[in-house]
Amino acid sequence: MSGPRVCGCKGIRSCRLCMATNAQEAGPRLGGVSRDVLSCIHNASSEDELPVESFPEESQQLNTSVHPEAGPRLGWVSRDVSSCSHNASHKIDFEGIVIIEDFVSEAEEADLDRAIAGTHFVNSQSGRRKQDFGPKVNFKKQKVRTANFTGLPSYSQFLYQRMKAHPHLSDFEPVELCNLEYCQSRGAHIDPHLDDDWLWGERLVTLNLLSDSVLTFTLDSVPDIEVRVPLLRRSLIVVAAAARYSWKHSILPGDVVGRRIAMTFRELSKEFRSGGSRGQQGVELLKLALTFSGSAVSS
Ligand SMILES: O=C(O)CCC(=O)C(=O)O
Ligand SMILES: [Fe+2]
Repeated sequence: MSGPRVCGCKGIRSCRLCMATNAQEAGPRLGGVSRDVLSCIHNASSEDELPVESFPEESQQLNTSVHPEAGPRLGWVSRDVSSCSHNASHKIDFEGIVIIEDFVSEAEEADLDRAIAGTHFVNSQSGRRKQDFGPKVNFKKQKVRTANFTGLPSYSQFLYQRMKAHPHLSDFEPVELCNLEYCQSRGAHIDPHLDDDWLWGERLVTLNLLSDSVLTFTLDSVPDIEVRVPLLRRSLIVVAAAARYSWKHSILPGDVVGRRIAMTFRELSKEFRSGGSRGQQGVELLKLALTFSGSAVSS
């Protein structure tokens, strides 16, 4: 691909708007995911998606739990693949997912959609559009600028308060909100990646709005395993521990059906917290963030 693009993609990234040939027409894979199914693909290339019921009892050993208040076993996660006949040599460590179903009501979802629509989106990579409420960061040069940051948006304040009431998030202090919009018509997706861990702390907290999707976790060292975590509409997902630091995550183009908005909140790393070498800057960022008087920072 050469010349200027009509979308936000750069380099090797692509979406439906900028691709000459559309290799993403494989169609949705979302159908295989339901509320009580652990979806584990043993061979990523063969679409060999097996519901948990089809594994023998002993292979359903999960080492990650969904918080009891989060409702039925849905959104976790993993099992000990060493006992699985498909691939006896793999032992995977996948932990760190918490899912809270129905974190917002349908009416609240509609209100959030309206509030978000009131702010301008900018084109981002791979067909996504985004709105950022956070400091401007140059991750390569490790520079953080607070100049244009005016805080998290007012419509997110009730979400923050609700998070604080949850045992897993009682000490969660977000300093950034990134709203990502994915539209099927744009082939929107996000390629496998690890989130930054210099500025951002352990917990990545995402509220999923408008449609169901799937977060796919992969390890570069074990290419034939995927862990597929359902992202149900109106649920909140927390990604931490090995799921955050060892596994890459992605949203496959086939897992975007219609339109989806992901509201991702991020907390500060240890370096930016009290006692860390950049603790003072962290205090300032947090103070700004929690004014809840922010408008989006254009990038
Ligand atoms: O859309 C999502 O749920 C994931 C977004 C993501 O991974 C990111 O913004 O880094
Ligand atoms: Fe991410």
